[in-house]
Amino acid sequence: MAATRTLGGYLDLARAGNAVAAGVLTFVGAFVAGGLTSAGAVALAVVATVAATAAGNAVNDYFDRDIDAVNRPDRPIPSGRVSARAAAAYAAALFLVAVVAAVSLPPLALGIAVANLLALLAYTQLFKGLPAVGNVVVAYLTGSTFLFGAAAVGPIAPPTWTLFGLAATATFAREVVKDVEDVAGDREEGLRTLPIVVGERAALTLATVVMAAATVGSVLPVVGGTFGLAYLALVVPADATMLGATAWGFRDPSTAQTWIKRGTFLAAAAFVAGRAATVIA
Ligand SMILES: CC(C)=CCC/C(C)=C/CC/C(C)=C/CC/C(C)=C/COC[C@H](O)COP(=O)(O)O
Ligand SMILES: CC(C)=CCC/C(C)=C/CC/C(C)=C/CC/C(C)=C/COP(=O)(O)OP(=O)(O)O
Ligand SMILES: [Mg+2]
Repeated sequence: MAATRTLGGYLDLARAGNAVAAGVLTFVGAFVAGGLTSAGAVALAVVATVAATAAGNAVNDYFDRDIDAVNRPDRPIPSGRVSARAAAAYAAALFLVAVVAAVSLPPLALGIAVANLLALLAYTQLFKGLPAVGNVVVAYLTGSTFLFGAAAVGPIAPPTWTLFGLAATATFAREVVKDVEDVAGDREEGLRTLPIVVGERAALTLATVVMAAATVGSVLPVVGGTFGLAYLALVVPADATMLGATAWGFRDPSTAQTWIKRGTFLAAAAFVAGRAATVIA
């Protein structure tokens, strides 16, 4: 029983679902770039992303352990399932796996990986407490998974930049809603997040406008000929979920951010379906 609780603690520290999803985005980035013939490079890129995302989540919880004791007492470290020392060692091991996986990739991909690993290490200490800056960093990191996958197999082409932009803007909006949800603990810790600086309603209005722009932009892969009907069939409900949930944030930011996440995962599935349909067609 204790072993299961501890294993669950390590999986929760890594936010394994997020890490795997980030790996899927990296795969899509390589897939859109037409690079699946470089299976070894794609595999290394996916492993690097999964490990780096897991490491970033674990190190975030390590640095956030005092805030999470207020905001998220159920998370692995404040709940006692994993000690802070063990969490730090776990994050270090995951960062090492990411570096080993990325080191043999092409220079641009390696450059993205190094930049991202540094950003993940610096996130909580340097960026999180600055209004909107932390949100932009997480948005960039999430969108960069597409760039990383494409860079692992060749040059980065315009369709990949579109996917980067969509993922980054939608993630920025969700991060703002998450900050509204975390206002209590963040204020107690003296963090100057966007809702604390400009007010919750202004922050939620910005998040809704940004998410609306992302959902309008989601037709660009069809306009540009990258994806077709298979993509539209999934991205339209994903857009409705993400935008509707963001607007719901004015009533209940916690439920809102959970549903935005579900919408982004459906959007990621739209990217996979859209690219797969071009292969099958
Ligand atoms: C309009 C449109 C089509 C947008 C595209 C949206 C899209 C595909 C976004 C990517 C979402 C995704 C599957 C990200 C991978 C997982 C990840 C790295 C998320 C970033 O997580 C940071 C967050 O703060 C972690 O908190 P939580 O999720 O609550 O554990
Ligand atoms: C492509 C490569 C090599 C790496 C990409 C790495 C990725 C995808 C990172 C995605 C974003 C991420 C996982 C950031 C880690 C830090 C994090 C969880 C930020 C959000 O944390 P908080 O602002 O504290 O919010 P919560 O802890 O309440 O979720
Ligand atoms: Mg945190």
